Amino acid sequence: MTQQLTIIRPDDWHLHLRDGEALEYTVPATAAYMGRAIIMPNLQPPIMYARQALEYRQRILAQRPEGSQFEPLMVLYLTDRTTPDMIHAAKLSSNIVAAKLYPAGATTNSDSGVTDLEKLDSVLEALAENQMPLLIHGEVTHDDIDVFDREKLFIDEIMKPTIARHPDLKVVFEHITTKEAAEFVEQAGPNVAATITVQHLAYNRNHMLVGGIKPHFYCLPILKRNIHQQKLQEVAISGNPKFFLGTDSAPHIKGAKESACGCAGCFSAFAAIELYAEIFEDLGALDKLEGFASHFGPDFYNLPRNTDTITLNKQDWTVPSEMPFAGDVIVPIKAGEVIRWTVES
Ligand SMILES: NC(=O)N[C@@H](CC(=O)O)C(=O)O
Ligand SMILES: [Zn+2]
Ligand SMILES: [Zn+2]
Repeated sequence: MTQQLTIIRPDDWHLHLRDGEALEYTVPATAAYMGRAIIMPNLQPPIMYARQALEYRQRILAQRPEGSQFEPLMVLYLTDRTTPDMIHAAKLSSNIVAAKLYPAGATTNSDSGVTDLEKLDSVLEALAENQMPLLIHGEVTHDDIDVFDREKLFIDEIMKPTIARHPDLKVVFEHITTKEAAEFVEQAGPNVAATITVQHLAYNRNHMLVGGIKPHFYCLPILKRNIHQQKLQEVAISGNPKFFLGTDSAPHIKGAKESACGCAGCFSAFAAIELYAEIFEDLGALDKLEGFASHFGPDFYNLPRNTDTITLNKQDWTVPSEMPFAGDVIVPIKAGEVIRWTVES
């Protein structure tokens, strides 16, 4: 049995750091060993302009631990009012690397999101021209569509026509949760990739709903049935470079999750690579972790791979049942449970 694993330093290609006081907690958690992270722009108000992204980046850098080389990669939030010029302006900074599509109403802080993607064709052209990937929260939002079907229907309704209209555009189908999304990405051209979270690999909807409703498993897109979980596991360990690590670590304070109307999002950044290592180990595919965590993301984004390494040791530790967070507390993923891997510091 493998007791130690050394891999090229990983990056997180989908991360929510939040803002203000939260940065004091979220930035060190990810900067502990991630080289870079794609920073999601769904703040209140959203990060729409290059200037806002660069100011937000400074607030993040201010919380970087002493000596840390962690690089936040910034993303613009697309709205109905985004213009091609706003994309060209972002391209002038090498620190802004992508744009994010939140269909209006799909998820946390998506109220300012896009209502009709076809109206943004000139913006998508500007992204393609600048080789900036479009990152997509892929769920339809009509009231009459079942929450478990929203990702699957997005593929035919929005994803395929968008890619057909913009064949040169790079697209990341973020946090995929279904067999249909995984198969779609497998079959699509080389410009289409996907991120996969810890929770969608480790859990299915039974974990959330059997034996009582467990709000800390609630995230969007929502956990699906086990056949979907199995397909995600299959592609994550396949060595196919279209699938790479994106935690979607999305902290909400305990009271906002344990509520009559609980927020969507799981906090996993504090043990991201350890959790992926457990899953890959259980699937007999530890040798595939490095590609997924450290190679395929930078390759897709046309960025250099990290060159230094991190080492994971087989060593149990127990996740606290709560963690302090911005004057409040947060209940992390695997609260109170044992994790089998520890990152050497
Ligand atoms: N994934 C989630 O459940 N929540 C994310 C938003 C998102 O990534 O959709 C958040 O910002 O809280
Ligand atoms: Zn999302
Ligand atoms: Zn997210």
